[in-house]
Amino acid sequence: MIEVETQLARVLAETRPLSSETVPLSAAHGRVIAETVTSRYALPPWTNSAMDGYAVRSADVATASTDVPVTLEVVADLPAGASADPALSPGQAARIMTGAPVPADADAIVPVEATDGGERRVSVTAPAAAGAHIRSAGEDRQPGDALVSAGARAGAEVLSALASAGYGTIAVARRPRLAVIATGSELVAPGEPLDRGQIPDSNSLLISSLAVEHGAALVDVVRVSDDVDDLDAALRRLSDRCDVIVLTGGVSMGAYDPVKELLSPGGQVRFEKVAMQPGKPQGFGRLGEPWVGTGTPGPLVFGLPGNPVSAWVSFLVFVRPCLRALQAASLVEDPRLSARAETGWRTPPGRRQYLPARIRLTDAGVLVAPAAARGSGSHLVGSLADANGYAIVDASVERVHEGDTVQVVPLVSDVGARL
Ligand SMILES: Nc1nc2c(c(=O)[nH]1)N[C@H]1C(S)=C(S)[C@@H](COP(=O)(O)OP(=O)(O)OC[C@H]3O[C@@H](n4cnc5c(N)ncnc54)[C@H](O)[C@@H]3O)O[C@H]1N2
Ligand code: MOO
Repeated sequence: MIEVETQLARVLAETRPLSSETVPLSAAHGRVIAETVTSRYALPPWTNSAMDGYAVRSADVATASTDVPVTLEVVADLPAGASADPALSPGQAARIMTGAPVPADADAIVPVEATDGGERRVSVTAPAAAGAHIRSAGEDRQPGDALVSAGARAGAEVLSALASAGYGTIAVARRPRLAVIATGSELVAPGEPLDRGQIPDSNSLLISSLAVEHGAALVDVVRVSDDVDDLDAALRRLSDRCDVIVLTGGVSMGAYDPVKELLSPGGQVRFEKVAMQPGKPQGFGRLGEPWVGTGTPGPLVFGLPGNPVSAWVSFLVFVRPCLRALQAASLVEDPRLSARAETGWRTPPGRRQYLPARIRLTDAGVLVAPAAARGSGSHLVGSLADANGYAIVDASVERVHEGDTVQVVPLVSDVGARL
């Protein structure tokens, strides 16, 4: 058996970043930014008012109070968007709205609440220090200042910063083109009645949905029987259109495991036993001839175990980092949190456990419990509905006890990720 880190290192060593493409910001949500971006504008672009009120010379209102107000002549009206820069002599003010550029002759804003709101003449009832309620041009970013680093995820906040800094389009990594092939003669389409021995194909939806959540463009999702020729035909049809093909099932020791039977012999895809539970049998490699033309780099291929929880864990531990690395994301592996076990559970001997878990953020800290009442089991697909992450327990641990500290990884879709 090999360690998880060894298998992941093999995957990442074979993963080369894809090219980039320029898209409108409105199409960039969740994509990985492919260039380091500096601000084109000063932020804010103009010195502007933070309040609805009056732009004044602070010296004019230094003595203003409710008992002895100061009256100023209002010589201009500046709504947001106004481009005027009216001259203000001593004793004069301009009515101004939040966001409007501050006249060069003014050095303070008096909020409307500290006035009588007059339109031709205004009575000011409080002083305003120089600089009061003024937002200076460039106080957030100067033109040329760093804004977003290559590899960052274009979340909502990043998009708003880019728009404000003068960008209408942005270079992002091309989406990895990905196909899912679920193998197994027992599989039927979701919702179809089951004959004895059949099961609904849940892995197709599981893997394709996760892939989309992590930035992939789906090329196809297909189901093939345990006939090697069916799988071969699917691979021939898909290989030159994909960057990644994810297969599920047929990677273990079974007599009808077509994935291993077809892909093992040429050595392009290596099948390993990885010291993890679930997810022990793993296939990974790069397809070449006869599935792609001579000299063409073929797609990366993952042969994930068919058990649904095994496929889920395998995607998160191996395929997800690969998709991120293809997009040259700065975050490839998820950060782990420490959590306190709300209850104890069994762990497998000699293999690191990846347990579907319910993670709760509480006032008392991060808590974790198994998603399945029975704890670990690679077939417990119903329990995935209750999982919002997984716990990682070292191979040397024989049992987790209530109150123990364990590592957890909450589920985060990359489309919404902030890390
Ligand atoms: N003699 C041994 N048997 C097994 C070993 C072993 O080391 N020696 N390893 C076990 C482990 S661990 C795993 S994990 C599984 C992996 O099996 P395969 O990848 O070959 O998968 P299948 O046999 O095709 O299916 C396993 C299981 O999962 C169900 N399945 C498959 N595809 C889907 C799908 N698309 N949707 C829902 N469920 C699916 C399938 O019906 C089986 O129940 O091997 C163990 N055996
Ligand atoms: O390694 Mo398997 O995924 O335990 O059932």
